[in-house]
Amino acid sequence: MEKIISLEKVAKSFGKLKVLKDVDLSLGRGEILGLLGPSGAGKSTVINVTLGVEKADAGTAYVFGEVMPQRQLLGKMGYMAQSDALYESLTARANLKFFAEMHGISKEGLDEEINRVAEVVSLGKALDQYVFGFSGGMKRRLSLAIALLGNPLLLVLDEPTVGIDPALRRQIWAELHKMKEEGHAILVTTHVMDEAELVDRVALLMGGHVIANDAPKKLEAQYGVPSIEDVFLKAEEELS
Ligand SMILES: Nc1ncnc2c1ncn2[C@@H]1O[C@H](COP(=O)(O)OP(=O)(O)OP(=O)(O)O)[C@@H](O)[C@H]1O
Repeated sequence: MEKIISLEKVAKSFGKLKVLKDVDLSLGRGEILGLLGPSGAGKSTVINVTLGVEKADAGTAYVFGEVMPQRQLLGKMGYMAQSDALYESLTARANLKFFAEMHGISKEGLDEEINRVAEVVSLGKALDQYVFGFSGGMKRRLSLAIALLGNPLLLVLDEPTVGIDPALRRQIWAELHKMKEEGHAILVTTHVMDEAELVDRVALLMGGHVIANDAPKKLEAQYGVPSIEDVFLKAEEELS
């Protein structure tokens, strides 16, 4: 399987706080990896090192075979942050146009591309509304639409479905599975444990390490429990 992300022995501290001690992680084409861990475990830090926003203190992060940070690669990744970085005084369409330009997506066919990503997140009707009037869920959906622009090979999503209602959440997961079938690589963090059942592989980040990394069903068998939520709780218990 072609590797898209490969973190090798990555360490990262903030002052005296050792957030990542020795993290190994990989993601291949056609795969959805769910990154799980308690609040503060370092999930966003893993994402930031992967994106090249933060530099690892030790170890190496490779994305598309290149050592990160590497600014030119940003255009090949779709990224959705935990907090929405949107221009409230612009319409949804203007936001999409702005980010498309920033990612170097060609103007040709851009209108169709904007309609496509807006449909995926059911925002088609709200495209010409100003973002300041959007609900939290609508903002999440717009952020996801921005990440989908240009159909990037690598998609990195930090808590993508927070504030999104169940029907749309299903629709979004169906889209992620479609993208996976088409060969995209998707790294997703989530607090919603039933979503963790929908990924190909769960990486459990605790105590600065990836302490488990396998298909959801295999992890459940390994821990002898019926759900990923129970795996999570048992792993936390064992670590404390
Ligand atoms: N730039 C930074 N400067 C200082 N400390 C930081 C910085 N970024 C993260 N941290 C600290 O590193 C730890 C891990 O943060 P991180 O956001 O990666 O965790 P997380 O697993 O994503 O948490 P959550 O699930 O709550 O979003 C936290 O204690 C956080 O305060």
